[in-house]
Amino acid sequence: MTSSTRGALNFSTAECEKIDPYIPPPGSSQDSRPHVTLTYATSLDSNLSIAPGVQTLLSGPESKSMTHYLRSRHDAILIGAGTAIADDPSLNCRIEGVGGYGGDGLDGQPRPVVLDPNGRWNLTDASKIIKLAREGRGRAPWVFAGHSFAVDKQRAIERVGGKVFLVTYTDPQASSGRLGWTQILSTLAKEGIKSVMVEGGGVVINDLLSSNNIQLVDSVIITIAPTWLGRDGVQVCPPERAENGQRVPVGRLKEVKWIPLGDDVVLCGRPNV
Ligand SMILES: NC(=O)C1=CN([C@@H]2O[C@H](COP(=O)(O)OP(=O)(O)OC[C@H]3O[C@@H](n4cnc5c(N)ncnc54)[C@H](O)[C@@H]3O)[C@@H](O)[C@H]2O)C=CC1
Ligand SMILES: Nc1nc(O)c(N)c(N[C@@H]2O[C@H](COP(=O)(O)O)[C@@H](O)[C@H]2O)n1
Repeated sequence: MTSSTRGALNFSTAECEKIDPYIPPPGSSQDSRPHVTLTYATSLDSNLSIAPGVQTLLSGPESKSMTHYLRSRHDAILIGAGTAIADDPSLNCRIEGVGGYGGDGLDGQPRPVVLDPNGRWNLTDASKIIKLAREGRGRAPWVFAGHSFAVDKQRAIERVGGKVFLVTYTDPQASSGRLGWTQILSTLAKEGIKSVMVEGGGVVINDLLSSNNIQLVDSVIITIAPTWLGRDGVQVCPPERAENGQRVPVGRLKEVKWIPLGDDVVLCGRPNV
């Protein structure tokens, strides 16, 4: 294993202590829905990537290490199909001492959860998530899929111990091919998930930050990298809001903390709803 796939925790105990109030304490009790931490890396012009479908490195080594610390402290990590397709991500925790990387079993490894209601994710036995699960270096993925989800993909997931949730739309947004977040989160809670970090991408984040859903977000941890990506990027910019015909701010954070990490700054807060 190379050092780039297995790292020490690259930020200090003092920095962990600054982040800890925004993540659920270990052993927190089961609720009707998991604790939701929305976390992503963004450019100065609020882009997640330089263009749709293109993976873009934004986090420096220190803030990437912080992300792996977050992964070790959540039961699940959730992304949309667009991210799964663009990034072929690992979605495991790759720090010393965490299960599969020197720790016991899969202790500290989050469950990858992918929203793929339209069966777009080109998943095979060679996908990183499947390989890592086979090798005991990450948990097997759970996928929220539609009834036309391909049988070979379902088998690839189940062979490594993962699960497919065949879902029907119960949300007024059904025509947009989306599931309601209450339904997604209550399904995860029923499966014993107490905390989930939502990593992206653009559709998922903008949907969660919309006024319909923001009350489901418990905390926000955003890495801001000192770079601009330009107008063709995948942007975080939730839908506008109006009250009595007037434009009002979409939202604001409270209990805000800024933590410099290497060249980046990490912004922590809670939605003020
Ligand atoms: N900088 C960062 O931290 C991150 C960057 N990214 C980047 O973001 C880009 C991908 O973003 P997007 O194209 O916006 O795709 P996305 O990852 O948000 O996926 C969108 C798809 O997910 C599914 N989906 C989303 N919400 C759903 C819901 N409520 N119910 C059911 N299905 C739902 C749908 O199939 C939808 O088309 C990539 O370029 C990736 O590299 C992704 C994650 C983090
Ligand atoms: N924290 C962070 N910084 C960046 O610069 C990123 N591009 C991302 N992307 C997210 O991380 C996933 C990749 O994870 P693996 O390293 O493959 O485990 C990617 O899919 C995005 O969710 N994150």
